[in-house]
Amino acid sequence: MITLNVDLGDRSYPIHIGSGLFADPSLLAPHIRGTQAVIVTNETVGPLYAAQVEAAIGSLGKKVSTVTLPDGESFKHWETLNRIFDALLRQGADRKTTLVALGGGVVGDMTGFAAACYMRGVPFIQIPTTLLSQVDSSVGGKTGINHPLGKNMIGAFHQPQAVIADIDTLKTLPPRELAAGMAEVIKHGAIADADYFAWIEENIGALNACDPELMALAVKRSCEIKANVVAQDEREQGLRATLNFGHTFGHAIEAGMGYGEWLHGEAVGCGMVMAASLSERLGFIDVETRARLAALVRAAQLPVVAPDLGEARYIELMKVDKKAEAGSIKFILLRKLGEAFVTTVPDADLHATLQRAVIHPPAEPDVA
Ligand SMILES: NC(=O)c1ccc[n+]([C@@H]2O[C@H](COP(=O)([O-])OP(=O)(O)OC[C@H]3O[C@@H](n4cnc5c(N)ncnc54)[C@H](O)[C@@H]3O)[C@@H](O)[C@H]2O)c1
Ligand SMILES: O=C(O)C(=O)C[C@@H](O)[C@H](O)[C@H](O)COP(=O)(O)O
Ligand SMILES: [Zn+2]
Repeated sequence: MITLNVDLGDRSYPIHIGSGLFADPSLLAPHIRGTQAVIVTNETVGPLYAAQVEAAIGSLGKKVSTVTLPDGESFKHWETLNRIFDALLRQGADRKTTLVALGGGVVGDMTGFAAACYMRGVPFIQIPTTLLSQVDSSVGGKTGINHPLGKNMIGAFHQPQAVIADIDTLKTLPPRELAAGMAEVIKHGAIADADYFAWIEENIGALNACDPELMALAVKRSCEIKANVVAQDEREQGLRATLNFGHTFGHAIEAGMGYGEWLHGEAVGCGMVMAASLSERLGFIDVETRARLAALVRAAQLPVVAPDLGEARYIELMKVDKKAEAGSIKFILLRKLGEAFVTTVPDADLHATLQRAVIHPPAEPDVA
């Protein structure tokens, strides 16, 4: 097992990464406050893993119950969140009750938000079971739900007590979901570590095949990168926005297509190709760098041609992005592989990028 630390003063917490961890009582014990814990999971993950987590918490002498949510991005909204509150109140959960998020990013974001709100804040633990949630969403304390008009628009910063990332859970993950997680892995290399990016390029075949040793390395390096950014800028006053590379376009795709039609990682993969194209158009990166990124996204079995929502709709959706200020859309661009920055862009360049990506995509999409 490897343990990293997210350094946030008295709210610092460990990220445990390894095999055979998700139901290890010794990892849960230090972080379960009070006399009871409530596991929040969904109808896919619950039957696979909840009984073992319940048994582990029970062995600590704590009362434990499980709330099972419907599965999918389309359920990341108020009504589902309310089901968590209903269950907590019915169970007599108090201020020391610890919530345990058992699942992917959707369960993690909603459980974290429920923990931020219930009685104005209770502790929670992240047990991420998708690649995406292990490399990204379980770390950093962004929690929330979607609104029909915009992605993750209602939420709170609320850090977990601990993250327990068990690589074994990836064995049951469908290939499409594994690919979606690779988008955020590629993102971490692209924005922060050119050597990591090159390592992903070299090992993409084995990563696609979910080789356990390589997966553990990818989870570790991605969590190091994310933890380092979060420690410097927890509430996204500057640097943290670089973690949004590909998300200005990506969130527009998710909301515009209807949540769940494109997976978050798929939308981010395509969004990174669009952001790289914009970076090239503005002269920050060369054609080879843009092509390397697009080729890697494609090699990770992710889409590189954007859906045609229409230019006006893309712009309308992107204006709802949380980075936008006074209606002005901000993008994360690449200065080179391993270095990203936040900026506004001229309308004409955005127009040309959307035309290229959506309206008239090249026959060999952006990989040549
Ligand atoms: N908070 C953050 O910093 C952050 C970062 C990135 C993404 N996100 C959010 O995370 C969400 C995407 O997360 P995701 O990709 O994990 O999607 P997800 O939570 O929908 O999980 C993907 C699918 O895999 C299933 N699943 C989960 N674990 C499994 C396992 N071990 N075996 C079999 N099936 C399993 C789920 O039931 C679901 O059907 C989006 O809502 C996105 O906005 C948040
Ligand atoms: O942690 C962050 O900061 C990120 O931007 C990570 C993203 O991968 C993630 O999708 C996040 O939820 C997006 O944040 P948002 O503030 O744009 O909703
Ligand atoms: Zn993301």
